[in-house]
Amino acid sequence: MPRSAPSDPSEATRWCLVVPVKRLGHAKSRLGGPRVPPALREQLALAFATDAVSAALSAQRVTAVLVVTDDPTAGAVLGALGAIVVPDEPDAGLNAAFAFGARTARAKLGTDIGVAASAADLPALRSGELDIALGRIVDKLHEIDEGDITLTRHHNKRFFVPDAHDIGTTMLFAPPGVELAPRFGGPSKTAHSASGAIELTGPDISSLRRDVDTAEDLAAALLLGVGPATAMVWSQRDGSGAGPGV
Ligand SMILES: Nc1nc2c(ncn2[C@@H]2O[C@H](COP(=O)(O)OP(=O)(O)OP(=O)(O)O)[C@@H](O)[C@H]2O)c(=O)[nH]1
Ligand SMILES: C=C(OP(=O)(O)O)C(=O)O
Repeated sequence: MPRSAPSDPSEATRWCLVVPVKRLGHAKSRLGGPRVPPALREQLALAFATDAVSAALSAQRVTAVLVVTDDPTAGAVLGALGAIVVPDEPDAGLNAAFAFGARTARAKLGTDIGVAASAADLPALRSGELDIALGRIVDKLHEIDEGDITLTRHHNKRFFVPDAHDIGTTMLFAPPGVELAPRFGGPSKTAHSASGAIELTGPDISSLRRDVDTAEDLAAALLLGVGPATAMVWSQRDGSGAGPGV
């Protein structure tokens, strides 16, 4: 194979996507408001996770999706899709849930698996774009190993995708043998960059960046195109007392 040829999914790294899901009753509080009453907010939180997990399970490069949740409904729904579901044993916030999920994925699936930490609130996630990002990482790792890219002392072999606002992070990738060391929360783009992770971005992976925290984010995701679960909850929202528009 030529040194810089795009990687082939059949010979590349196996990946497990780790997706923490908060108890639905406490999730997506910033989405709440006149247009999104509590019952709808919970339905949307579950629908976002359903669409994100479904898209991830359809990606060619994804071997498994591991959901970390203490929510029985989310666990049942996402487990029925084919995700491995484990309880949030640390119960100590998002980064603890990610780190625990990464350890559990490698204990269950083998230490040679790459771990991709992903937010659950990605209703527009497209499997093809996730494959593009995972393929790009494998290509970059080849280039690093072959000396085509030289990492600065600051960098390590972790990769991250900043959110659509360019402030937070939606995904963090730790290839086989690399510790996840998640630094999600608040302005985590800067935190992940400062921790030596390499940024991945570009118009061909925009669905990975479109997380939904607020009504404005939801409007943007609807424009980009959400998955079937979110589309159904949103189209039937009048039954839950919400008005038109976001
Ligand atoms: N298992 C687990 N998941 C979490 C935890 N905190 C956040 N998450 C999940 O991590 C992702 C990103 O979290 P946020 O965007 O902060 O989501 P959120 O807390 O539901 O939203 P807000 O209430 O608006 O802050 C979402 O998929 C959440 O479900 C946690 O303590 N445990
Ligand atoms: C947790 C994060 O995001 P948010 O809470 O804004 O979804 C983050 O971007 O690190």
